[in-house]
Amino acid sequence: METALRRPGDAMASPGAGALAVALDDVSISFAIKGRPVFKAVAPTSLHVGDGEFVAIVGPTGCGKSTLLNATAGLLKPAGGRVSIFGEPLAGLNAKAGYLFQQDALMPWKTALDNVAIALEIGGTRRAEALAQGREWLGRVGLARFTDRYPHELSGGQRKRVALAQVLVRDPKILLMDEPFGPLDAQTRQIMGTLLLRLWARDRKAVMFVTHDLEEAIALSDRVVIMSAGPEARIIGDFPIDLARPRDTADIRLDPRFHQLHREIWNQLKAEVVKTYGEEMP
Ligand SMILES: Nc1ncnc2c1ncn2[C@@H]1O[C@H](COP(=O)(O)OP(=O)(O)OP(=O)(O)O)[C@@H](O)[C@H]1O
Repeated sequence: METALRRPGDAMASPGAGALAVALDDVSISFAIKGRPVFKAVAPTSLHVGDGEFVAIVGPTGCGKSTLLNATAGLLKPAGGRVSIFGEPLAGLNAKAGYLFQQDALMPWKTALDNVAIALEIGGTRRAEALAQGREWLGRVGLARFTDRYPHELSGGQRKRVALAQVLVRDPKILLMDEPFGPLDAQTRQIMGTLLLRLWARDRKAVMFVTHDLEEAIALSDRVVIMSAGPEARIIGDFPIDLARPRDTADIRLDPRFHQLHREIWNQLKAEVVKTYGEEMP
């Protein structure tokens, strides 16, 4: 099936249609490595994410998904093109975004509560207020009874919940998530996905969610975009996900429409994965 690439200025099909939270226009990213030719990781490519829209980015390993996210976070300066956040050109770090990586950044010497509260304290919030909000957020992620635990006393899924609370307590308008549930087992990933959707539904932040797991991408998002194999990767597919919300990320996988979407998207994604792995692919 042919997919129409959403181009700058196109109407967004999301609930939060209208305002653009993130606009990457003709963005290209290169890495200069000493003694080697410049590596052109991302060719000029465009991606728009509406305010309140949940967009998943999938693509073969090493294609440039994290690189695109890093450019949106302001951690990387593109070689060309424009990054705009809520209509303003991005200069320096993206202060409107919260970032959740595959490896959480919890401080091992601090309790779950202190790990969440510190995210506010470094922004100038007074300790009593930061602790109160930290408690509230740990409750929202189902850890009300674990506030005094240290990270090594928590399971992988529980640590991930603390990390999620640590990001959300700051109320960022944009969530940048880079394979956040990657290290978790399949069952815990689905539980985390459902939790994320429940929290997201409260105030619908714009989300860019990088994953190598197409099922996870479809279960969570409003749109799935596909990146081509690198180098000079770009976005080559853009699929609206018209599954009803609210969703349970486990149950939704049994929906016939889910399977239809999976087939359509995999058809295009597979060609890129094959390019990356060449003849190793079955
Ligand atoms: N700091 C860097 N210096 C040089 N090359 C880099 C750097 N960061 C990334 N790259 C290269 O850019 C390309 C894209 O990397 P990136 O991490 O964005 O891929 P990805 O799609 O997120 O991969 P994965 O799915 O395996 O996590 C890769 O070829 C990688 O080797």
